[in-house]
This record gives sequence, structure tokens and C-alpha cells, in this order.
Amino acid sequence: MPMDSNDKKRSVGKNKNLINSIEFAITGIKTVYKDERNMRIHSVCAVLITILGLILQLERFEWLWIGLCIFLMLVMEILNTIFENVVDMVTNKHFHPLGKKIKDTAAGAVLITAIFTVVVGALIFLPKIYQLLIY
Ligand SMILES: Nc1ncnc2c1ncn2[C@@H]1O[C@H](COP(=O)(O)OP(=O)(O)OP(=O)(O)O)[C@@H](O)[C@H]1O
Repeated sequence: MPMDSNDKKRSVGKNKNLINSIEFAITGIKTVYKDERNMRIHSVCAVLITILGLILQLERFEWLWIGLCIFLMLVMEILNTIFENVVDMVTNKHFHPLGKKIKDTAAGAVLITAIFTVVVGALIFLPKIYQLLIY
């Protein structure tokens, strides 16, 4: 996105205090939700998995694994978005082999995390669903 004249006039500096830092961090999270459809999909999946976990009455250590997976997916999606935005800013959305490498690598990190999440989810949920079905 090219800078408009208002952007050029704005200056940047250090956050003045902790509240300021938290406000900017929340703005960043809101921006990812607004811009990235995948982030919204991951969040809906996280809510559905949490509801399923409540129904199937997961143990404490199972909640820890599920929580870790949800956390990793959201953080990886945020990191992926950061790399996409930086590449778009530096290349001005023109093709560059390094831009492709960076975006594809970041997408690969999200994919590996998604595979890990599916394996953990299957190990936790499938035996419980199987138990429900055979009784
Ligand atoms: N500036 C660029 N230079 C070279 N290749 C690029 C560039 N921008 C995007 N690409 C290629 O296009 C693919 C898609 O890029 P894009 O920015 O649309 O990400 P995306 O697929 O929308 O990611 P997500 O779905 O996570 O938002 C990248 O993985 C990369 O292979």
C-alpha cells in the first residue's frame, strides 16, 4: 500500500508507557483479524475445538496440549502476516525471488504447525469419540 501525504507527515517514536504499548499491540491483533481470513478461520476452529473439549470432558494435560496448539496456530498466523506485509512493503507488490522465498517459507511454518495440531487433535479426540460410538 503506497503512503499517502498524511502518512508521510506522521512521525514514529518509542511508546510512552506500558498502556501505550498494549494499545498498539491490540491494534495489531485487530488488524490481523480484519485483514486475514485464515486468522478468522483458525479462531472459529479454536472455539469449536474448545466446545468439543468441554463436551468430551478433557483432562487437564489434554487441555494443555489443545491450548498449546491453538496458541501456536494463532502466533504462526500472526508471524506469517508480518512476513507477508514486510515483503509487500519492500517489493511494493512486485515479483522478487526473495519475496517468494520469504512468503513461501512463512506459509510452510504455518503448514507444519497445522499438521502438528491435526496430529495432536487426532490423538486426543479420536479415542474419546471412538469410545462414545462403541457404547
Ligand atoms: N512480491 C512477491 N514476489 C514473489 N512472489 C510473491 C510475491 N508476493 C507473493 N508471492 C507469491 O504468491 C504467494 C501468495 O502470496 P500472498 O501474499 O497472496 O499470500 P497468501 O497466499 O494470500 O497468504 P495467506 O493465505 O496466508 O494470506 C506467495 O506464497 C508467493 O509464492
